[in-house]
Amino acid sequence: MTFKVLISDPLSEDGIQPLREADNIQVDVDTELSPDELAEKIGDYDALLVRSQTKVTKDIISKASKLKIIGRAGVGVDNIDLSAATEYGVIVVNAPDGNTNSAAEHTISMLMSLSRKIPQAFLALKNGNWDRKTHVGGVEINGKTLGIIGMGRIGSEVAFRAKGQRMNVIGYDPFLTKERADKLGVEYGTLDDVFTKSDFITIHTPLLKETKHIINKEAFAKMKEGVRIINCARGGVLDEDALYEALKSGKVAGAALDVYEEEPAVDNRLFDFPEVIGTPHLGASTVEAQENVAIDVSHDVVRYFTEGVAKNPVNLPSVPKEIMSKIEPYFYLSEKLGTFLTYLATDAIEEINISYSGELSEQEVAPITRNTIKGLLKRHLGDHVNDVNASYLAEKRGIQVNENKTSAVKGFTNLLKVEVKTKEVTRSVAGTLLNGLGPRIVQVDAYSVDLVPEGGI
Ligand SMILES: NC(=O)C1=CN([C@@H]2O[C@H](COP(=O)(O)OP(=O)(O)OC[C@H]3O[C@@H](n4cnc5c(N)ncnc54)[C@H](O)[C@@H]3O)[C@@H](O)[C@H]2O)C=CC1
Ligand SMILES: O=C(O)C(=O)COP(=O)(O)O
Repeated sequence: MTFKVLISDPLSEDGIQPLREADNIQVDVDTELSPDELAEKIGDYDALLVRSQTKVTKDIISKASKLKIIGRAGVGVDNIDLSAATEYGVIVVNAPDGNTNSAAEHTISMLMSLSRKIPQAFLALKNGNWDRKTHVGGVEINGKTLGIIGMGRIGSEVAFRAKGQRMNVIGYDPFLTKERADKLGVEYGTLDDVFTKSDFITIHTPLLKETKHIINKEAFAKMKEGVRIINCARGGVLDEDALYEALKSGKVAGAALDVYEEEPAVDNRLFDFPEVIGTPHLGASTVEAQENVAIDVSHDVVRYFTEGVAKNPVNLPSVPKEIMSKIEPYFYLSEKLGTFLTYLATDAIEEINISYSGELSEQEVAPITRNTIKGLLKRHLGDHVNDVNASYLAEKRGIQVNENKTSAVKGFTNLLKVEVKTKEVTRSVAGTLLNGLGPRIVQVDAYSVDLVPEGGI
């Protein structure tokens, strides 16, 4: 079988070599597709690879009948409708590590360009003005306080580099511990500390419901007079209308923007202020970052097609290899138990109770639960039920799923019991993996049996 991959944003040619070299993968590159053309074409493809430009909407996903995986060659996945991908059983993977350095370096470049008005001065020079008056009033960053909102991969690298410029750094992140802040040499602050104490503020969070407009009118009101703002994360984390007002009032002395609420940002009114500098979403656009992210995402697509697992899934928890090797043998059994139950309980399922006993109780069992649900739903919902959407589809149907673990088990080293409740009946089956003999169904309701689970639906 040949898997067809469509690349709809410019990706590094060197980076996509793992895809080109794979035997069973055909790669098509078309970076000029309109949304309508993409929607028309996508039905032919098993994988779609994008950067931030392609908007992978629900409409596109709903037309992608063969699509199994969406690869984001970069970090932010806000251009992909993740709920739609999950609903349609499409796994989304990203490349979280490959562009960290480039994004951090871009942020520091913006910080320094902003503080010394370098882009404005060069523009004047290019226009024939040897102007040493207008562009005075730059400030040193030495000894100034840089507030960082979002101390993940990029935020931490920015902190490290800013310390090298002799800045004081204060960081806020709900996952930042005092110990980690100490280790990074960063003051451990609240969001308000960042707003009130900083001379420069840079943001490095993803765009989420909670981070939308995290820098807003109220935040500007708390900041120091003459604060400078840098946004190399996502348009939308910063309220551009509020920034406009803060620049107009003089509260904000300057802003450096790489990302915008609307991209391409060709008509952005913030550029009317001479204190605003900008780049067209270039944070990750280096040779190194582009090669890294394309390699990472290509490897993940190949891995998913060949081994059925991905290293960097966004809409499915990733399970470490060592754990996977222990639980994978139960996937077949759990799916069969689920399907078997659909013949015993034929009306609408309201509740699924899955008990993990013996050695199994010590394992990470969520993937086994997903396979069980898959087995239960597949017979009626069809082959589009998979690991990605099984739990989602159960929840959508109002089916309650409970997991229960107990170390005690009689007669077996491990036992997986699945009980379903409908309005009419409560039925259960249990199975085990017998050493050397493979999977067995050993109990149906209260009766002991010994059945080899075989056959399809
Ligand atoms: N301009 C560009 O070209 C690029 C932009 N980015 C953007 O940068 C973002 C961050 O990237 P990474 O550092 O790699 O991600 P990351 O996941 O390592 O870090 C994000 C951090 O934000 C924190 N966070 C979440 N909600 C928060 C809140 N309400 N307040 C404070 N912190 C919060 C998280 O706890 C996490 O530590 C990406 O999501 C992407 O949108 C990333 C790469 C390039
Ligand atoms: O990785 C990210 O989140 C980025 O914003 C980079 O975007 P790009 O791949 O350059 O369109």
